[in-house]
Amino acid sequence: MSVPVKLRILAHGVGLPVPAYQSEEAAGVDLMAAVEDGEAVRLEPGARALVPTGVAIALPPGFEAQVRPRSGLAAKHGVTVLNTPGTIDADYRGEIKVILVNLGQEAFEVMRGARIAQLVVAPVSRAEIIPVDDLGATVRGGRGFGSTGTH
Ligand SMILES: O=c1ccn([C@H]2C[C@H](O)[C@@H](COP(=O)(O)OP(=O)(O)OP(=O)(O)O)O2)c(=O)[nH]1
Ligand SMILES: [Mg+2]
Repeated sequence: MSVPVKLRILAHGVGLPVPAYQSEEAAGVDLMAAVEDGEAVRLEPGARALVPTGVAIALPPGFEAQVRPRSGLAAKHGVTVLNTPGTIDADYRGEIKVILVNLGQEAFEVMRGARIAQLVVAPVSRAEIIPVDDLGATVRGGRGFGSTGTH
């Protein structure tokens, strides 16, 4: 097994457990809703909300964390992450927030401590930006957006 990337997590004193992998080979660490007791966020159908998680992280340079939906919430309630995958930059030190959207047909309550999304650490390739006058020819050229058909 490769050496794990060090993911430093700062809990903002909200009294929730530190996010953890839920199985031995889970790819994502579940993020919890750090809303106050009795102040659940109510998501009406079609509505979105920026939900606090109570945690901030520090990743080594060369990595990002992606905020991804949980399949259970999507399948059972139509609730997903609007900007999936959300990008947490290695130099971001603010609180991680999750932009949830309710695409279901019923209102959904986001309760304190509910596991609402998952964080996946991924390597980042940074490009050297090279302005040019000519990109060079390819067989595809500018064809796209279904140009090869569907079957
Ligand atoms: O789902 C998300 C996405 C982003 N962020 C935080 C971490 C990230 O490093 C920062 C900026 O995110 P992004 O670059 O996607 O947003 P932006 O609209 O481009 O904001 P900025 O101008 O601050 O980069 O916001 C979250 O907490 N949750
Ligand atoms: Mg940005």
